[in-house]
Amino acid sequence: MSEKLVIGNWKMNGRTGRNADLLRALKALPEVCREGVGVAPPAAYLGQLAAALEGTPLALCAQDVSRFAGDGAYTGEVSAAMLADLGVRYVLVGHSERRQYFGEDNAVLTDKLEACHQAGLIPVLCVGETLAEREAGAALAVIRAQLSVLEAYAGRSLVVAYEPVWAIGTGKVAETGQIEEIHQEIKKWLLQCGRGADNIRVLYGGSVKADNAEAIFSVPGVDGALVGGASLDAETFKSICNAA
Ligand SMILES: O=C[C@H](O)COP(=O)(O)O
Repeated sequence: MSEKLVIGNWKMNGRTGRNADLLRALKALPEVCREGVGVAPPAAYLGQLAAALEGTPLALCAQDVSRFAGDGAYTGEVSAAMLADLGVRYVLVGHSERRQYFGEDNAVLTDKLEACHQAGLIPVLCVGETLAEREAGAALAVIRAQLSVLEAYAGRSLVVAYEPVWAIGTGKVAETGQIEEIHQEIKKWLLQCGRGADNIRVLYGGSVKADNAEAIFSVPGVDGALVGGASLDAETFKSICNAA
């Protein structure tokens, strides 16, 4: 598998001044400002980061994309073509917080994946079970159902991120055995649906921190990380990127 990929998801955090300070720090860190690392700001700040990251190897990423392609009367939406116009490379699709708060289901995500494909963007399909689903023994079934959206995805460029919902923002990182089981199952599923040779990286997300990153990256089948809170601090994010 190619080098590990680390993406910092800023979620709904940032202000122009604070962003400039954080970006200045990140660009000065060779462990961060390199191929294989990206940052995803809120859509409001994509223009600021596009300008700041221009000419650097640090990838500009987006946290979401409209399901609607092209231009038109879709108030509030940001299209894949607009993201591509800004130089975005990776786009989070189906993050659990969007599934939870905005009701994103496989029908919506099918459109988002196609929009990414048409615009030449690399989707990062986020999958993961809730605590209730895990405790009910349904984790694998839930993840397979979430992965099934890929059956209609015409693109070959793809990243998958496994984020157990119960580990997001809780400080309760999944055990290495749990991570390995799911990552291996995801790779098995990709192989079974003819995508095994596509060099698809499977990232782990869910309370990745400086003190657990090395152990997580050493788990077989983990090809990187999708980092939330810890990506908002330059030194912490540097430690995570350095462990990759
Ligand atoms: O996109 C990032 C994931 O939701 C993980 O967030 P977290 O690192 O704050 O737990």
